[in-house]
Amino acid sequence: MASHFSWKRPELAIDFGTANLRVIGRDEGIILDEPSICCFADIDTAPSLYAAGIEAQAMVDRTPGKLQIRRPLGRGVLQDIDAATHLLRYAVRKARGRKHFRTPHAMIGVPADATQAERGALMTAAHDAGLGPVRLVAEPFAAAIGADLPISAPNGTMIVECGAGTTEVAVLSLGGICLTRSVRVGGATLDKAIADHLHFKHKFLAGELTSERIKLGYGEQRRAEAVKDETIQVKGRSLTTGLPAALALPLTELDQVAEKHFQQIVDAVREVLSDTPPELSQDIHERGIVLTGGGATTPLLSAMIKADTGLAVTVADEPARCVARGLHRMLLD
Ligand SMILES: Nc1ncnc2c1ncn2[C@@H]1O[C@H](COP(=O)(O)OP(=O)(O)OP(=O)(O)O)[C@@H](O)[C@H]1O
Repeated sequence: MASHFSWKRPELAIDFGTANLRVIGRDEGIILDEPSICCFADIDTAPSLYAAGIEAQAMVDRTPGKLQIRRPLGRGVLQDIDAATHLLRYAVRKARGRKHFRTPHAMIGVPADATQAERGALMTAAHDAGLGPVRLVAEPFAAAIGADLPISAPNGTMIVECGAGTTEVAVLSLGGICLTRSVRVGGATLDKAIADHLHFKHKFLAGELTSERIKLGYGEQRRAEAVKDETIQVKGRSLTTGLPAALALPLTELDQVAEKHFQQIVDAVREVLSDTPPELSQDIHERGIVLTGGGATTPLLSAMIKADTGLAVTVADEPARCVARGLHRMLLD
């Protein structure tokens, strides 16, 4: 039987990430999944939204002077309230269609350690975008639900949510977060580390999208059973000649870049483990660690956590969608 208070239940949930924004409907599940990017026009006079989401993604590193790409989130938290408001308005309208006029009650995912100021800024952006009462939900909590972890049981579960701008390590038990730690590193900072490596070691300039493609290709080749090629072909601009150029980048160089980057995540896991009370520690020892988030599938990350902690490490199904799946289940509760 429907509760008398069911009208108060949020009807929409939003996984508002540094790289991707997902809108989830109570009845529909994930309705929209697009990059968290806006492109503004008339930036010197009266900036107005020119494109958002998928359309804006195609414009990254290709805009003329009159247009400007803006990312609402940086390293997991809101950095541009105006862009966030525009993107949320765009996403909610696109997801629901124009036929809905009522202000939707919503849940939005935030990093577990977001400050009051960051939470306040997100609430302001959501309100200005036309969302109704908003409840904020800790992302590792939603990710654990989306990964089917038994978080309500009186047992400790450890999750590492590997996003684009932030990686959150959390221990959950009895339906709540017992410990958490975030590091402001993720898929996007690895892209930047790859671009910096190309710049300094090879005097080669690659754009943001190219660096991400290199990372994805690297992960794919490292996951492959039989390695086909020990290099990745990269296109960009040579800083030596100033001309468009191609480069065969050895996978071993990418191993080194990724290893240095992932070490910060491994250190965070170790710190959380060393602060975990013994009973919960014992549970984690038995159950291992579960990785979620878009960055979870790179084999080197699992291998490094496993080697450092001696614990079993598994990657959740469709890891990038765990937060969205968890939010959906919370909408249905
Ligand atoms: N197969 C893959 N291998 C490695 N990285 C991947 C893969 N697929 C996606 N990614 C990376 O995952 C990141 C996006 O993950 P996700 O959608 O979980 O992040 P987000 O929620 O936007 O970020 P955050 O939670 O930090 O705000 C991107 O950096 C993307 O390049």
